[in-house]
Order: sequence, then C-alpha cells, then structure tokens
Amino acid sequence: MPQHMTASVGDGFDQSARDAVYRAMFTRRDVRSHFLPTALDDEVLARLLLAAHHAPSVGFMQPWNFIVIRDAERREKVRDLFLAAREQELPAIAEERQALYRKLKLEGICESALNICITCDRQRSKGSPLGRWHNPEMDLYSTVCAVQNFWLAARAEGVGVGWVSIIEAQALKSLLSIPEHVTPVAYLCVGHVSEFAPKPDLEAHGWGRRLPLPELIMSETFCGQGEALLKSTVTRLNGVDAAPATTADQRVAPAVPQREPPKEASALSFSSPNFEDASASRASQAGSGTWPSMVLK
Ligand SMILES: Cc1cc2c(cc1C)N(C[C@H](O)[C@H](O)[C@H](O)COP(=O)(O)O)c1[nH]c(=O)[nH]c(=O)c1N2
Repeated sequence: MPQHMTASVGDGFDQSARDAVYRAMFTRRDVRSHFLPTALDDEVLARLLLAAHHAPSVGFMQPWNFIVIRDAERREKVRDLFLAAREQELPAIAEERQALYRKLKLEGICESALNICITCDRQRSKGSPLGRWHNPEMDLYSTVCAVQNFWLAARAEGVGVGWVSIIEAQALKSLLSIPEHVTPVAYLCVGHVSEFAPKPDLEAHGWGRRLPLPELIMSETFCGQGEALLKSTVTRLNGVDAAPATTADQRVAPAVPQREPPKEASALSFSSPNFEDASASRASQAGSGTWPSMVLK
C-alpha cells in the first residue's frame, strides 16, 4: 500500500470514506466520447497502476502487465483494427439493431491521452497452479480484477476509461509484440474527460438498460425462489417504491423461472430481447440507481 494510505482498524470505513467508495462505483462510466486533449500526468497514471497492481489474484499470481501506448501512429493502427473488427461484428448483430450499432461511438483510441493494454501472462506461476488446477481461467479473472481497480481509481481521479474489446486479439498481439502465452485482456482508452455521463452510453442510446437486480438474485440454488426481504431492500435502495416484501417478491421473482427452464438458464438468458416487462421499465424509470445519489448527499 502506498505509504500515505494508512490501514484503518475496526470493521469498516467512516461514512465519508464509504460514500467515496460507492461514489466511485456508481459514477464510473465507460468513456468513449468525452476525452479532452489534455496530457495525463505520470503521477496520476502511477497511482492508477498501483491501484491495479493491488488487485486480488489467484495464488497471488499477479499475472498482469501494463503496456502503455502513447504513440499516435501505433494508436491509429489499433483504431484500424477496431474498424475492421466492427465490420466483422456487425452481421452478428440483430438486423433491426444494426443501424443503431453503426451510430454508436464504441472507442476513443486516438482522442484519449493514452491507451493501456492490460495483459495476462498465463505462465507466470507455471508449475505452481495454486487455485488454478481445476479452473485454469482464474488468471484471466484475476487480471479483470486489476482492470476494475484501475477503472475505479481512475474515476476517483476524474480520469475517464473506455474499454475496447471490438478488436481481433491475434492482430492486436502482433501489433504490440505480445508473446503467444500472454493474453491481452483489456485495451483501455485513458484520459481526462469533459464529463462523466449520468448513464451508460448504451442506455442513453436505447441499446440496453440496467436489469432489475431483484430478478437476478436467487436463493440457495440457481433460479431458487426466496430472499423476499433482501429483494425488497434492494428495490427500496434503488429508489423504486418500497413495497411489502412478499408483494415485491411476487412482482419480480417469478419472471426468471417462468422464462427459462433451470437446465438451460444462464445469466445471458436474462438479456434476451423478450425481457421487456413492467419491472424492467420500473427500474428504467428509476434511472440507473437513486441510492448512489443518496450516498453522495
Ligand atoms: C469486458 C468489457 C468489454 C467492453 C466493455 C465493457 C466490458 C466490461 N465496454 C463498455 C460497456 O459497453 C459498458 O461498460 C456498459 O455499456 C455499461 O456502461 P458503463 O460502464 O456503466 O458506463 C465497451 N464499450 C465500448 O464502447 N466498446 C467496447 O468494445 C467495449 N467492450
């Protein structure tokens, strides 16, 4: 831990510190359009990288590396990879959404102050796969934890981050001379911004909206019913009218098992286009969460 950050004792942060943590989480945005042509101070970047480097990792493997990309020509080449990948991705998008897809701004590679590619060295703890013997992909998940630390720290510093995954990995690897056993996990556009939008870009443009959290909470087993009180509390914190626990549970919980039989259920099934129900629009009316703004008071 950097020296100026002392470890606090007791069972939690004080209220203002807690507020700050939640504020970073709830106001973090994926930034594509609002980058400023201002340089990013190395002091700030160093803090972000330190935050990333303090992420949890399987077996304390720390499989990450951080490739800092400043060169304009190289970034143009990455942008070309993005443009090519976007054309390849387009046919996989439902036809009625393709026009909207084309209009979306999905990267800020050249406009941001710099880019960072966060990679995962899959051989870093070769021979000692603590925590990875049964689940070898845990090193990739660890790297994603580093990405999230970086992203949240950036938000706290007023720095925008945009993740670009519409890039063919092998092409990116050759462009950045990444060895075969290293996986590029995240390509990030990083820099000062004119604003952090109140909502995700994809929500603002009608591409998607935040799913109602109570419908994602299960009890004991996948699709297990229950946790009425918890769901009602979540609903209340999110700014939707508080209802008696049982009513809230009846409103939201049955939607999951009725739509997908348990054997086929997966997290992805909830984002099906059929998921256009009353509770989703309730959540949408409530915006992307009222609780964060309560926290900010
Ligand atoms: C793994 C991964 C990969 C991508 C993203 C995110 C993550 C986690 N996101 C950003 C994504 O669209 C965004 O997080 C959601 O729309 C929610 O918005 P906020 O992040 O809350 O602003 C993203 N955005 C974008 O414009 N182009 C991209 O290629 C990607 N790729």
